[in-house]
Amino acid sequence: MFDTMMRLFHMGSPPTVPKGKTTVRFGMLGAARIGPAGLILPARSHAEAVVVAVASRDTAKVTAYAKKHRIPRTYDGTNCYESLLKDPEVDAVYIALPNGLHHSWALRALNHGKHVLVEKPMANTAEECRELISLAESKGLVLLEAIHYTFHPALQRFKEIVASGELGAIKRVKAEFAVPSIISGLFFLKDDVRFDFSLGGGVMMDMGVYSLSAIRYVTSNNPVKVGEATAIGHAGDPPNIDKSMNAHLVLPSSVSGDLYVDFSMPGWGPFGMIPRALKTAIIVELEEGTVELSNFPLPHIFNTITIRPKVGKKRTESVYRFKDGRGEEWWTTYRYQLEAFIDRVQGRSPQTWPSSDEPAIQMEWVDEIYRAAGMPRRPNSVPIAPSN
Ligand SMILES: NC(=O)C1=CN([C@@H]2O[C@H](COP(=O)(O)OP(=O)(O)OC[C@H]3O[C@@H](n4cnc5c(N)ncnc54)[C@H](OP(=O)(O)O)[C@@H]3O)[C@@H](O)[C@H]2O)C=CC1
Ligand SMILES: O=C1OC[C@@H](O)[C@H](O)[C@H]1O
Repeated sequence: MFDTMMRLFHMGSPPTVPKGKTTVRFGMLGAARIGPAGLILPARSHAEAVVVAVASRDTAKVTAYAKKHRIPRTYDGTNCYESLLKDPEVDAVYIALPNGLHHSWALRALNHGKHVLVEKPMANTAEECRELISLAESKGLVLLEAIHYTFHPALQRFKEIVASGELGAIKRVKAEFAVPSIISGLFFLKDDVRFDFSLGGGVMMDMGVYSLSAIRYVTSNNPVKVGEATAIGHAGDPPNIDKSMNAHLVLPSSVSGDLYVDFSMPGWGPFGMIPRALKTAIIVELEEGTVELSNFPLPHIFNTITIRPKVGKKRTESVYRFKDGRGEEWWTTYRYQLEAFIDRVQGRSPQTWPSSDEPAIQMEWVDEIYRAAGMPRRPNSVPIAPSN
């Protein structure tokens, strides 16, 4: 209990370490809600990372954001993102804008010679991802899609147990990420960018990319096809926005993949009045038992890997550091991700790193799921106006 309290304390208030000579200087496009967790706090405890600038269209907002998070330089107004990209004292940018703006601004940032950490999904379409990937490669720049949870040691350990052969071959993987309706309002705004089709909204583009990538990650395989998919529209009914998605995937060797994601999971029982619990588990059924990882999207808060053999005793593990000692118990998924990003920028080998075409393959399957559900794929990303 004490250990958990200390972990949570350090996560929210990480130590600020002195910065070295070769520090990577980050600029942030957008004073985003995810900014503190996604980069600002992780950078504090990294000796080679510092956030030096933030750009927001809104002057008052960026002033308050920079003050609160101790960011020395701000850019504001219509051309703020472009101005930040022109800053010669920015080496890397964190793009935490609505999905439909990721591609345009990542392209612009790479063309300005900046390394890019871009929020998930990398872009609205697979073609856009491919364009960014090849541009980054041609320029020798680091480009990373922030599928942060895969950098956490609990995921590696989970996959290691599944792949060990102890329980035989995989038969089915279920990955769920669903928020009960009674607490949806805590996570999502009324006019949230997630509910805007033109900005790449929809639950499959949001929480869906976690569950889909989890199925692909744990099986080390891509689907062969989408068996079926069902999308349910948002209660407020913005056109083409999936509030929830259920998809059945067929993987090689007849392995099933089942994905369920929901922005606002209804209750059950009389009039749906009994709330459901938050669903955030990956469950793998194998020939000789099951292995489950609880809380897979945010395993740093807590995680339990439960191994249930058909014969023999159930056992559990919780993992917060790599076996080789890398990391700290209190590092978040975002802190592990930053460690890998900086290693890559500095020319070192990160503990783990996705294959370069990963975001494009992922987006091809997002599109397939939308197609199977009878919904349009997301539109191409929003172009940047010339004045920007
Ligand atoms: N890795 C993770 O755990 C998480 C990742 N995300 C991802 O991060 C991204 C941002 O999400 P979140 O932080 O919730 O988003 P916010 O609602 O906080 O919006 C992010 C920023 O987008 C900017 N923006 C630019 N153009 C528009 C526009 N047309 N409409 C609205 N906002 C605009 C705003 O910047 P400005 O300051 O200039 O106004 C705003 O600060 C998404 O891609 C999401 O998928 C989100 C949550 C968790
Ligand atoms: O990345 C994310 O993680 C947490 C979710 O609640 C959120 O919608 C998503 O953008």
